[in-house]
Amino acid sequence: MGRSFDADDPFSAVLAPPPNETPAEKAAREKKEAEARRVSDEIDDMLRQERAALKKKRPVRVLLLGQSESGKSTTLKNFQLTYARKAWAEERSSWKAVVQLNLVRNVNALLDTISREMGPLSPRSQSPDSDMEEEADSMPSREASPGDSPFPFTEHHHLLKLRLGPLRRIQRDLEVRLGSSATEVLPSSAPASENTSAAPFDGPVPRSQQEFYVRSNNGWKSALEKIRFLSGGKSDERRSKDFDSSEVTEVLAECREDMKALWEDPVVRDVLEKNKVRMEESSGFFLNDIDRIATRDYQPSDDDVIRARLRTLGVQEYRFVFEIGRTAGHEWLMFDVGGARTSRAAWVPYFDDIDAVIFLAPVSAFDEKLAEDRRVNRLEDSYLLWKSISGSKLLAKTQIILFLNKIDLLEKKLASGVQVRDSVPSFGDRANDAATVTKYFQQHFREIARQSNPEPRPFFVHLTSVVDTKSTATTLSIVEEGILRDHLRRADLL
Ligand SMILES: Nc1nc2c(ncn2[C@@H]2O[C@H](COP(=O)(O)OP(=O)(O)OP(=O)(O)O)[C@@H](O)[C@H]2O)c(=O)[nH]1
Ligand SMILES: [Mg+2]
Repeated sequence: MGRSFDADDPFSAVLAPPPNETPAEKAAREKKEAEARRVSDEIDDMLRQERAALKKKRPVRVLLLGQSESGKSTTLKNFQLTYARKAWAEERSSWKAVVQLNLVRNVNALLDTISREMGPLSPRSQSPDSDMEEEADSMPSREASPGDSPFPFTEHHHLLKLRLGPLRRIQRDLEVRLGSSATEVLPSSAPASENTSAAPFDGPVPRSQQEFYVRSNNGWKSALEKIRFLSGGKSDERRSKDFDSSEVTEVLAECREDMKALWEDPVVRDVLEKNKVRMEESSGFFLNDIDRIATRDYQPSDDDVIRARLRTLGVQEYRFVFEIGRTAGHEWLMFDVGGARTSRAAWVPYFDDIDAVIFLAPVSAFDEKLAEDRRVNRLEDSYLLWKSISGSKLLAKTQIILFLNKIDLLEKKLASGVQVRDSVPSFGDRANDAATVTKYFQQHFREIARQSNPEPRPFFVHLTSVVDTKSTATTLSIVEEGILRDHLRRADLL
């Protein structure tokens, strides 16, 4: 049987049968041809494997975006807790100081609130070494004189305040040790003259914001390691002279009953209610866990670590090798950013070559103002930011997943009687329940995306409470699959 010449097949040209071939010659030629094809197939196979290995080697890259306190770092922790448990378990105990600081801040915030309503101390209850003088500095100037207060404070309240005085120093020491991430953004940190915008990366970056182009490879570890070094160091020289983590634990254990008495006090609760202070909604809230945390052998639980608040500075990079799930053995590279307006200029270099963006909008914040700019409503800021991210040309081909977060807090807020229309007039007379409110907000985000996307893109949205690790694990498995699918598709295009 003659062999036809195929111009597209190089083997066909090289091995075209000579005219008048004998059967023996034909057999020899066919053997040679078969061998050449086997080698060629083998090379193809090797190339395919190499490409697959390369694809596997290239980490899945995810960028977490959203305003400050939207839950980005908490989402990242959920990824680690669900998919990289070994690294999670190794880090868990380092969070102890952060949880302790969060609790101390809660108690000091309580003391600040009641101090504004209390008269000055009676001379009888003052002690020379108390921290009251310093405490007064951090308080607003309005101090009621005795009998002025509409609340029935007693000597007991003054005594509690006095006995909890050492917590001021503990807070300060822990903040110094943990570094800037331990302190929250203050309105004064964004100068009024600077007029911060929701998406400063859309235009030229103001000089004063350029310091935020910091790239850290170890994320929150840098803060946690400072504490670990001090509490774990064996030699005394390595310990700081003015800081000892066991002293923090000791002071907290000694203050346990007083902290509880303060938090459970009916007059204190009344002051909080009248001042519309909802401690339970604040970041890093641990006042309901005093019994467990203020002990000499306290060790953080998974839940404590999830709820612990440590502000993100700059852009932090985390590498996890997933242990379970569809991407087991695969490396994920996640970028967690600081969400305050003054930090956003640093985001844009990370828009390049990203598989997916997870954008968090804390919907419970519809009646709150930005910490860095008290003139701006937090939901309004999320809308502006979402518009800018959706409209970014750099992200035009990137999958964007929206988390409408803090649904648990939204439900609590609505149940307590807060009316959405008071802060969001366009909400009108719709029913003030969580289902209607989330649907309304969701439609708004969808519409903004539709109008801003440079090219059509699916709208992926999840209603989340990322402090709930169980429901978040379910959400993340859906997200993981979607991101992976896009990642592999992109790798194929490379
Ligand atoms: N109740 C509740 N608290 C949440 C939820 N998501 C986050 N938090 C808490 O809100 C606080 C802020 O969350 P983070 O994850 O630190 O916020 P972030 O977006 O990383 O903030 P920056 O680092 O400042 O940009 C933490 O104390 C979290 O525990 C939620 O869905 N429900
Ligand atoms: Mg963060």
